[in-house]
Amino acid sequence: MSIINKMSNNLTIHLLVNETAGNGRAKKVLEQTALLLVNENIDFDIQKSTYPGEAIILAETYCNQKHHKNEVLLVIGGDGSFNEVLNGIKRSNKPETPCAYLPAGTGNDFGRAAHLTSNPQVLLDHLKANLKPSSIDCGSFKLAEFGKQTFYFVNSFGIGFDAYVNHLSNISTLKKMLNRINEGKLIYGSHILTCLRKQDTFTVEVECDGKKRYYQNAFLVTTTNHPYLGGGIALLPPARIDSHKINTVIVEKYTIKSLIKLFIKLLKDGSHLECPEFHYIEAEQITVKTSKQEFGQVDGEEIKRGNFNIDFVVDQFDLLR
Ligand SMILES: Nc1ncnc2c1ncn2[C@@H]1O[C@H](COP(=O)(O)OP(=O)(O)OP(=O)(O)O)[C@@H](O)[C@H]1O
Repeated sequence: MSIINKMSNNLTIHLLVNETAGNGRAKKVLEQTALLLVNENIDFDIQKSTYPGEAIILAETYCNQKHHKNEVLLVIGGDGSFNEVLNGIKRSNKPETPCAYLPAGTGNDFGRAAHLTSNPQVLLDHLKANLKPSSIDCGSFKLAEFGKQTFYFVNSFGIGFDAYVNHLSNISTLKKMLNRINEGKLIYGSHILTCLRKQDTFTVEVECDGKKRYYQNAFLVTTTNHPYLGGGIALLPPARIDSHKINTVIVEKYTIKSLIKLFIKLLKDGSHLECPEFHYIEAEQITVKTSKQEFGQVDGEEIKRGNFNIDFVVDQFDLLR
């Protein structure tokens, strides 16, 4: 769907929106943004994704068209939508095309890590003042079963516990109901408790810089671009979004008691980093192989359960903020 508002100004904003993100929050942010753009006489148009995955195609098509230097692709949605747009940009003939992002999802971990504003007026003022993009890290990966195709993530690729929590949250109708009254975190908490009990352990091989490491009791294996997971949980506080490195975090389960202690520390003060079950490897390139069928998630979107064999490489994209 495309709505065009043609006015005279140097800046042109192409809004790419998932109105379903954030349980309707993105729709409100779109309305606020469109009103601001009308009031400020800025040219804009709106494209709305109408089904999961469409933002990939919309972003790719946008990038393959000719644009002048004052045209801005501005994404309104959650991190899943932003992930789709990044994948569309990277697949296009102009993978260096910059974009801007107004986080309007439920978790918004990328916005938190990149210190993005969620205020349309603040972002618009920045864009009017400066269209110089920042180079921001993202993760890229290849899955053995998908051949040569490269995919990208802005937050993380998780295997095991976090992907299981994500799976339960996605299928939970109660979450959808509670989200509407902003109590989705309650049900998220109950899924965490369920998965702490039910997630099994598995063996993982992590290879980087020519060295292989094995973890026999892996419970969570998350390759991340920054500290946050699950809407603000600081899994890896030292990770930086501009380090030009990615991190693979491995949490092992020795006993349920020691695991719960680790999670309390994680939620309390970040001292979980000192627990013997907590490991992380920072590098430009990391290969992860798992031994059993496990749940997987990429930027909060579930992927097919499997034995994973993944090559991760850090990459960058241009963000206007
Ligand atoms: N019109 C649509 N109807 C249903 N789903 C859509 C539509 N457009 C996009 N989607 C899908 O919705 C998924 C979830 O959206 P998104 O992640 O942006 O919001 P969120 O889950 O509320 O936020 P966050 O990931 O920050 O928690 C996206 O991955 C996308 O595939």
